[in-house]
Amino acid sequence: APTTNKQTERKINILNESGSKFAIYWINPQTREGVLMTVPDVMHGASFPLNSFVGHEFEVREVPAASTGLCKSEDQVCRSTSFEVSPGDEQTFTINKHYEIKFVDDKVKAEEQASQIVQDCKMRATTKLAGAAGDAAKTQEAMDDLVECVEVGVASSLAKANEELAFQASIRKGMAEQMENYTCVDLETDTTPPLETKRWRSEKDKKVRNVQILFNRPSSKIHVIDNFISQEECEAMAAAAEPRLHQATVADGKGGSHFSEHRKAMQAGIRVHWEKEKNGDKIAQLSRRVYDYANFVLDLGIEEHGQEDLMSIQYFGRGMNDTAPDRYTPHCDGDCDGLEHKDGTRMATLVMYCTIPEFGGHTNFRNANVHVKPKQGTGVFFSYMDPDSKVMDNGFTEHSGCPVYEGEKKIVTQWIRYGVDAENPWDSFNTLGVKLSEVEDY
Ligand SMILES: O=C(O)CCC(=O)C(=O)O
Ligand SMILES: [Fe+2]
Repeated sequence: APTTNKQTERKINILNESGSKFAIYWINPQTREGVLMTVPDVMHGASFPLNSFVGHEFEVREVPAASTGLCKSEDQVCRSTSFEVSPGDEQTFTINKHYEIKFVDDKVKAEEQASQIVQDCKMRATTKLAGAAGDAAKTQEAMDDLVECVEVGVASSLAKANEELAFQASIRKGMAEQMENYTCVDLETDTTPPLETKRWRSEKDKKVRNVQILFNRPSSKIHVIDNFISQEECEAMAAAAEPRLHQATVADGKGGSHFSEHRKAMQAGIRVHWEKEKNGDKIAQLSRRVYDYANFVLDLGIEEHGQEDLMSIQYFGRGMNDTAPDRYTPHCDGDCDGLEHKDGTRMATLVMYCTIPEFGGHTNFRNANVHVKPKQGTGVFFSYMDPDSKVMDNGFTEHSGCPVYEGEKKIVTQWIRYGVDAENPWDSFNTLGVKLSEVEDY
């Protein structure tokens, strides 16, 4: 079973509307004893924010008034109540004067909103129905009216929520853009702590590898896999790349390509000789492991046929004062527009670190707040398509190869496509995912 090394954190808020002071205790699950969380006590009208975890229990206890030494209930017995932190977001617990708890979270809010829309529409429909007095056509009209009313209400509240989301995303992306330069030059920055660690057992080499899950959304996953590529596999890739290394280019969107400061590195594509796989060819073995891992995570039955070549990418450091260092500025490897996947286009990447530079060359996912410090042999897998809905990532997997200042950085990258096979190889699709043979003027 996967091991989770982190409890699920939740920020909660406790509101005092009880009419008197109370204290909040955390209930230790082992001893069942209360641990006081609130010094001083929480006054009537005040709220108390708490960083807690799902499943944690709390008790709220009324505090006697200093002047009388008595509690405010009718029989003057100090009242108390308890609650448990639930999985929802934005949880607020309000304690009223009967010591009842009103619980609100994002789900409850949504339900309240929905019920409000339905109630309003129902009132209108009820009036109309009364007027219809059994007339079939008028009854139908009232029904249609009800449906339309709900539709308009739901649509407008969804539109509002989407607008808020887009606004939040634009703020977050703006902040991430500013952070990129600092994150990349901060050479002390270590790999982001994992949300979860797992193990992956390869059927081919029978090895078990540790996997750190750094980001985990349906359309956007980032994994770091220990010892993914061996020294021999790195050497085989470097040897194959050596005679064909050339300055990397970027697509210009018009079918051509050119050199760019955004992608300053040397590279060479390496064809996999699958016919040599059974003879233990290092490059074929490595490539097989890439697809096996992608299938382990995404379960899409990706095949090697029709995929892009493995890519050897090499960055050379020219010192800390280099104003145009080798690097790969923030980009998405495939589409990251939150739209549906286009047939034959990329949906996952495996970057494998072979040679680690002395300074620089980290891999940074600025929009996900995820940073990877390269380690010899480590693989970074990231996917940018929801394997169920086929909806693309919306920017979380945007990433950069930070500037390399000292030493060399050599990586092997496989860009993985979905919808390609032997008959429909990657280069038979244009960048819009349209088969070139289906384009009229091709
Ligand atoms: O150099 C890196 O760390 C990132 C490389 C990269 O973005 C890619 O190969 O697509
Ligand atoms: Fe990339």
